[in-house]
Parts: sequence; C-alpha cells; structure tokens
Amino acid sequence: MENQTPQVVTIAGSDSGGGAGVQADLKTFQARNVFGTSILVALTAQNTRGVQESCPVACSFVDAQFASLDVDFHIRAAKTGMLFDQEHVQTVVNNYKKSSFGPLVVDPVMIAKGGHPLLQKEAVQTIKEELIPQAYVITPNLPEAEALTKSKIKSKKEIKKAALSLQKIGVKNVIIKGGHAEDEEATDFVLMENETAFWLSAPRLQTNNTHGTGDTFSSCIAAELAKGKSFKEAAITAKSFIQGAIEDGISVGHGHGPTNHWAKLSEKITVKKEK
Ligand SMILES: Nc1ncnc2c1ncn2[C@@H]1O[C@H](COP(=O)(O)OP(=O)(O)O)[C@@H](O)[C@H]1O
Ligand SMILES: Cc1ncc(COP(=O)(O)OP(=O)(O)O)c(N)n1
Repeated sequence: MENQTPQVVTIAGSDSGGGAGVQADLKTFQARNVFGTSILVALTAQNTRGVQESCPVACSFVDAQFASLDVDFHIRAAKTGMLFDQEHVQTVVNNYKKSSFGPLVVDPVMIAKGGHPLLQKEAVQTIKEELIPQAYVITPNLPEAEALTKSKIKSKKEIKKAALSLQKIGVKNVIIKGGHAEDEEATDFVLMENETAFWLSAPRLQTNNTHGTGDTFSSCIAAELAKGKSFKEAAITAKSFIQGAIEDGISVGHGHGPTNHWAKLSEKITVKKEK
C-alpha cells in the first residue's frame, strides 16, 4: 500500500457552479497530484451570483459513501466543508471515527460569501463539541472563528486569543484565515503545538474572483498532508497555492468568480514567526 498514489477525501457539499465545495476540492487535489475522492453531504444550486437552493443528502447515504471508500481506498488525509446541520455533522463524526482516513482538516464552513447559510446555526455547537476534537487542524475564517469562540475578533491580539481558545477544545493546529479583514496583506495566523505560531501573508488582491478560496486553501492542506508533508509545509504550500489561484485569475460567470486551480504556486508569500 505504501507505493500507492496518495489518496485523499473531501467530505462536503456540491457547488453546481464549480468554484467552491467538493468541486473546488477535487480540482485542488488534481492540481496537487493526489487522487481525490468525495463524500457528498449536501447539494447546492449555486453559481457565481450566489446560492439559489440547498438540500442535504440522506444520512444513510453519507454512511454508504464512507463505507464504499473505506473498504477499498487507502485514504491518507480527509477534509470537511459544508456539513448542513447537526444531524449531518454527527453522522460525519461517527463515520470518521470508524474509518482509517488519516489526519482530518476541518474547514468549519458556515455562510457563503453572498450570505446564504451553509450550516444551520444550532450545528455550530456540534462542530465544537464533536467534530473539532477529531480534527488535526481547523481553518476558520474570521466570522467562523468569532462564531466558534463567541467573541469579537478585531486585532492581532484577539486573533491569537481566539486561536488558543479553539486549540483548547482539543485540536493540535489552528489557522485563522484573514481573507475577510481589510489589511493591505491577506494574513493568516497559524498556531501549532507548544504555542509555536507564525503569520502567513501575501499581498491582498483586488478582485471579485475569490469564490471558494477557503475550500481551496483547506483542500490543499489535506493534499499535502496525504503526501506526507509536515503541517507547517502544508500550510505554506496552501497559502502559495491560493495566492497563485487568485493572482492568475480566470473569467467565468457574471458574479463573484472562482479561482484558477491550474495556476502556479505564488512566490509572494511571507512567513513571520510569532514571538
Ligand atoms: N483578496 C485576497 N487576496 C489574497 N488572498 C486572499 C484574498 N481573499 C482571501 N485570501 C486568502 O484566501 C484564503 C482563504 O481565506 P478566506 O477568504 O478568509 O476564507 P473563506 O473562503 O473560508 O471565507 C486565506 O489564505 C486568505 O488569506
Ligand atoms: C457547497 C459549498 N461549500 C462551501 C462554500 C463556501 O466556500 P468558501 O470557500 O467559503 O467560498 P465563498 O462561498 O465564501 O465564496 C460554498 N459556497 N459552497
């Protein structure tokens, strides 16, 4: 099994428009040379203008997808995205615990950029109590970190405080993404074990094409972990990948466009150690 191609799974929702969700994850896996598989938890009727409708997949069918993959593939890393509601979060947790899917990257997707809810509010607590303790890394954006910590996050100090409080729930690594801030640089805070931490920055690009940035970032981390890279290496590659994918933009649709998953890694990344 050791000489098999690295295999990875996304456990998430479908974006019919192809820019976010499972579609963005599979494109990222392909671009990073790992074999991508998927477990669909929800479906969205979505395009670059927003989400028009969404619905869950039956929990018994989520179970069936986990079982199909687990008996055949040697999955070395997994990621979660849109999980819809409490019942689906719990179904994913129960199945993940029984599986041998390797380290879990949790992207606690809550609301699409256009405002459509992708997770029912009551499920935030289930993510905290049940899913995060299973995770190897969680990658909330700023509003998601605020919802999970029930606090306002406006300064670097508050970002660090929020990351530490998320780590205390029982996850080794936390990345709070700064896409929703307004600084000149798009800066993400990375907290690892033993309070080791660093800031990952890149120039903030003035573009409408940022649909699916969070999914692309977290699935790239899962892809790198599946190849055996360290967590720090995986986080830096994911930042270079998403920066390249935004920089080398593509033009599709009429609204908030997707990123370019076949772009090269960007070299405009800086890594600054937190003292
Ligand atoms: N305009 C931008 N320019 C450069 N990087 C960005 C921009 N918007 C988001 N990013 C980066 O994309 C990644 C995803 O962040 P974010 O957009 O906050 O996630 P989400 O899609 O979950 O809301 C992060 O590394 C963030 O810094
Ligand atoms: C099916 C599905 N999953 C996740 C998202 C959210 O993706 P994200 O990377 O946060 O991008 P935006 O929606 O914020 O552009 C989604 N939209 N659909």
